[in-house]
Amino acid sequence: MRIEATGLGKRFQREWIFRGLTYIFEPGSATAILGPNGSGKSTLLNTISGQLLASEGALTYEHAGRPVAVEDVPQVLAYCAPYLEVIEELTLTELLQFHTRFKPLRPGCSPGRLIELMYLEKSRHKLVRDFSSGMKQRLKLALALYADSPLLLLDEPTTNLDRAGVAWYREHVHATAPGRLVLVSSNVPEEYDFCSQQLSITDFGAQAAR
Ligand SMILES: Nc1ncnc2c1ncn2[C@@H]1O[C@H](COP(=O)(O)OP(=O)(O)OP(=O)(O)O)[C@@H](O)[C@H]1O
Repeated sequence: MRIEATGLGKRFQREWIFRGLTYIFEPGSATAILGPNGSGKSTLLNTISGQLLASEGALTYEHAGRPVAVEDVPQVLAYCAPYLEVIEELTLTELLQFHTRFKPLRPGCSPGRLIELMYLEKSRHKLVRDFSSGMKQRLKLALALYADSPLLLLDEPTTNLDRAGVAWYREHVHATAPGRLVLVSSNVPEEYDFCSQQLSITDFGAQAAR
C-alpha cells in the first residue's frame, strides 16, 4: 500500500488543524505521527484513512501497483483507535465470528488462535461489555494487528494497557507490521520505536498552518 499526500490540509470551521502536508507513505514503511495533545494527529489519521474529507490538497492510494479509490480504502484498512468501539453486546467468540466476516484475519490466523494470542481463553464466552478496559484494548489491537489488510493505522495503541499489555503490543506489532504500510499516532516512544520514519505534526500542524 502506498499513500501520497499533496498539499493536504484540514480545517474545522475556520480553524486549520494542519496544512501543506506533502509526503509519500512508502509501501512497507512504518511512520510515527508525533505531536502534543490536540495537535491534530487523530485528525490526520482520519483524513488519511478517508473518514474525514480533506479541506484542501489531494490523497492518492495505490495497492499492488493499482490505484485504490478513497471509498475502497476501508476494505484495505485496519484501524485501532480509542474512539473506535467494538460491539459490546456480543461475547468474545461471537464478536470475532461477526467481525472477521467483514475483516478477515491474516492467513493462518483463526478466531480461536486470536483468542489464544490475546490470552483471553477464559473470557471466550464473556460479553465484551464486561471486559476490563485493558482487555478491550488488547482485543481492538489484536483485530487490527491480525487483520489481513495492507494498511494499519494505530492511534495511541497502548491506551489502557498495563506493563504486560505494552509488552504484548510490542511483541505483536513486531510480528505483524512487516510488509504493511503502518502509521502510528503517539507521544510514547515504546509505541512507535519500531517505526523507521517520523512525521512531526508541529511542522505542518495548527501552529504552522496559522
Ligand atoms: N469534529 C471536530 N470539529 C471541530 N474540531 C475538531 C473536531 N475534531 C477535532 N477537532 C479539533 O482538532 C484539534 C486536533 O484534535 P486531534 O484529536 O486531531 O488531536 P490529537 O493530536 O490527536 O490529540 P490527542 O493527542 O489529545 O489525542 C483539536 O483542537 C480538536 O478540538
